[in-house]
Amino acid sequence: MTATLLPTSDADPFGPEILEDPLPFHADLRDAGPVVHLSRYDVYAMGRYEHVHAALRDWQGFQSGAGVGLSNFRTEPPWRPPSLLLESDPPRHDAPRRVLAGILAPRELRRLREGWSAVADELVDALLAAGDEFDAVPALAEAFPLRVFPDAVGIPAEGRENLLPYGDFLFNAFGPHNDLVAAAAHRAPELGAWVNARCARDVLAPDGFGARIWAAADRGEITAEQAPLVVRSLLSAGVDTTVQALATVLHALATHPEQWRRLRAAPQLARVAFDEAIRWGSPVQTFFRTATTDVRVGDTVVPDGRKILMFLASANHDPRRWTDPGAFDLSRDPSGHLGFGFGIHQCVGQHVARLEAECLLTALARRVETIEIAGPTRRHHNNTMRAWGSLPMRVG
Ligand code: HEM
Ligand SMILES: O=C(O)c1ccc(-c2ccccn2)cc1
Repeated sequence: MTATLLPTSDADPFGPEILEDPLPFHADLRDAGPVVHLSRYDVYAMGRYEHVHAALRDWQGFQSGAGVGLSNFRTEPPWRPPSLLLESDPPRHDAPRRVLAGILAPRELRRLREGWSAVADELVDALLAAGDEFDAVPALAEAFPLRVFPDAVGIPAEGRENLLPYGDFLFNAFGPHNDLVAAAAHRAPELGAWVNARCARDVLAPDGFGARIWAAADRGEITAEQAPLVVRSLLSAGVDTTVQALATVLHALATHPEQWRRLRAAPQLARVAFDEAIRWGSPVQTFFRTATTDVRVGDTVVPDGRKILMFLASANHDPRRWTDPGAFDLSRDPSGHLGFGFGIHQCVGQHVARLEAECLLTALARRVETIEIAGPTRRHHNNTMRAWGSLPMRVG
């Protein structure tokens, strides 16, 4: 067999230049080959749809149990007790996943639709009553999830402002210990303690997702020790992600007037618009797996124990898989995008996120004729998420 040279790069995908605009790096990564060695972190990167998709399917070869960040739990202690879903492999992963998938299933969410729509309508009406210009990040992308999701989980009202900084730290911590992590590390213990305290049975409202997780423990589907960690999964993964996905779809619609007109003409396109925005903008950009043996990718063998960095955002723009990937187009079928991951760990909360998006986008599409960017936009850098810090918007 001919020994092929493994392409290597000294680029820093967690540095400010690439975090600000990752697209050129993604194109270089895809062009260089199926796997590229990133010398700066000594990890193996994948940018093409075919290989990211295959690695996500192959949970035996590419495990989550050693962590889905740069840190390798085989050699380093995790900063918090590992997630029973995200950072577990079968069989440990199976029961917690089954419990959460049951609680977050589309049919279970139907009871929330009317209330969430009413909150979205009120929020948009109040915003429009205050004027036609606002920053869509705090006013819509953050405000709506924070109005509906903590109540759906059933946590108490006070302290909810901790959820965003906790998520921001968590998603930074999947990357290297760079300035983004260092700047917030001092708050991690306090934020972690606040979140952990909200997973205890006695603080959770009787009819929320949290109480239903504890009820599953009462039925013996998971243990009482596992229940608080499964609640923690909701508080960890369920806020920052939807905030930034909503910001992404609002930015996409405000910068593509013809797509906004299509949505207004057919508000039932809200779900397609959301998934196409997640493909196009990929709020979750990357995460890792760990090789459980010498795994072959293309002509390369990734040695046992090494970390593989998967660029979901690059796979979602791979011209080998998508026609005109750079276009935000509601006539495209975005299914198969990797923005929610794929395989046994594929986002268990995706239906919650889609319901939030459907409620907010429908409320907006019914009330405003035009939306546009009304000033300089600003990115918020994070090691895992492609996030907006500010989206000045004008509605007409
Ligand atoms: C648009 C918003 C969201 C995006 C883009 C997103 C993205 C993702 C991705 C890419 C994964 C796969 C991680 C991996 O394979 O290692 C994932 C897993 C997960 N997500 Fe989401 N997520 C979103 C919203 C949510 C919400 C609202 C919840 C909770 C209600 C949630 C809970 C989870 C959990 C618990 C996992 C781990 C699943 C498992 O390992 O079996 N996510 N998410
Ligand atoms: O179970 C948890 O605590 C948890 C679950 C999922 C995530 C996550 C990680 C990368 C991309 C999207 N979501 C984080 C935390």
